[in-house]
Amino acid sequence: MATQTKTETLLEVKNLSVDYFAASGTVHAVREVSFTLNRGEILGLAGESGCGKSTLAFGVARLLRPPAYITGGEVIYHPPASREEQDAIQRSSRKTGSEPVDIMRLSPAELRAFRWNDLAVVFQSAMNSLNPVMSIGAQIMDVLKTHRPDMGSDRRKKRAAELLELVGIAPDRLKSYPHELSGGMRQRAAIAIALALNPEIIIMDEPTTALDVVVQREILQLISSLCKELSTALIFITHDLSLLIELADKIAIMYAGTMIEKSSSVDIYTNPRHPYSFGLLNSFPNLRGPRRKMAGIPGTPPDLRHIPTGCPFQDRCPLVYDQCRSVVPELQPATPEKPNQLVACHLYDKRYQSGVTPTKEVFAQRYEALAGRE
Ligand SMILES: Nc1ncnc2c1ncn2[C@@H]1O[C@H](COP(=O)(O)OP(=O)(O)OP(=O)(O)O)[C@@H](O)[C@H]1O
Repeated sequence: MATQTKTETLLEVKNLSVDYFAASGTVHAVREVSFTLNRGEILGLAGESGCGKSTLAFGVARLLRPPAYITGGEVIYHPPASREEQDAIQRSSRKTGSEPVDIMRLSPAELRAFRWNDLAVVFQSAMNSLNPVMSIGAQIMDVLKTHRPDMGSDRRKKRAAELLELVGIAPDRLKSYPHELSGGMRQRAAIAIALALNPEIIIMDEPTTALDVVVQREILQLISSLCKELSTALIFITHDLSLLIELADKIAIMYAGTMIEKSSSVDIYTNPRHPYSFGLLNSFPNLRGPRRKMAGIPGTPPDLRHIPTGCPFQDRCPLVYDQCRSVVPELQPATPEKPNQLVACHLYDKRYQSGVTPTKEVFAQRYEALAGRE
C-alpha cells in the first residue's frame, strides 16, 4: 500500500454531474460528485459495473460524447508552479498557463493541448488504442512530433527508446507492430505513449482486466513505480477493490452515480464504513491476509433513470432502516477520529438513531443473514 503523503492540490472536482440523454429516458450516470486529487497521488475509483466510474473519469477529462452531457460542476486544474519556466520554453505547445483553470471552460484548442500535455488516458484494451498499422516507435514519435514540434528527429527517436525502456520494453522493439507484441507488452506500449509528454495526470480505465493475473500484477507494479518515479497523479478505474488496496493512495467507492465512501486505501481496507464498501471488499479474494468466506452483494444497482428517494443502496443494504428510504445521505466523516474517511450512510449520522453500531462483524452477519433469506 502506498504511504507517501501527497498534499499539493492538482485537481478539484466540484459537484460534477453527467447525464446520458437516451431515447428510453435520462440516465443520471454521475450525480454531484466532488473530490480532490493531489500531485503525484493515485486515486482509485471502484464500484460495480454501471455505477458511473468511467463516465466520471472521462467527464473530468471532457472526453465524453453525446448522448453524454455534463449538466453541472467544475473541474479546477492547478498547473505546476514551475509552469512559468516551462511556458517560456514550450509556449507554443502548452495552452494552459500557471494559473488554475476550469477544464469545463477550456476552448476546443486549449482542451486538445491539455489532454496531451497535462493529462493522458490509457484505455482498457491496448489493442484498440494502438494503431495496428504503425510500429510502436512510430506511434510514440508521432505524438512527440505533433506536440513537441521543436524536437528534432534524433531526439524524438532517443526519447521513444527511453520511454520503451521506462516501461520495460527493449528499445529494439521500436520497430515492432502491435500484433507482434504480447498483451502485456501492448499495454506497456500504451503506457509509454501516455507518458510521452510527461503529463501531470493519467487516467487508466481497467487497463489490466484483459490480461492474465501474473501479467496484471507486473503491470500494476510498473504503474505504481512509474507514478512514484515521475510524480504523476493517476486516476485508476476498476471494479476490483482488492486490486486498488494494493495500488492506490486514496479510494473512492461509487454507487449509482455517487461517491458513497472516500478515504485512504488503508482505512477502507481495515475499516470499510459503508455496507456497500464492505460488500464489495468481500466480493473479491484477498491477495494478502487471512483467508475468509466470500460473499457477493445480493441484488442489482438501481436503474439510473429512476433512482429511488433516499439512499441509492437501500434495496440491497442488509442494515436498511426508515431514514434510508426518505433522506439522501451526504458524504461526511464516519467518526470524529477519522475526519478524512468520508461516508454517505445514515448509520454514522447522530441525528438518525439506527440502533446499530456498524462494524465489520455486524456487516458480515447481516450479509450472511440476507443471503440465507434468499
Ligand atoms: N451511451 C449511453 N447511453 C445511455 N446510457 C449510458 C451510455 N453509456 C453509459 N450509460 C450508462 O451510464 C451508467 C454509467 O456507465 P459507466 O460506463 O460510467 O459505468 P462504469 O462504472 O464505468 O461501468 P463499467 O465498469 O461497466 O465500465 C450506466 O448505467 C450505463 O448504462
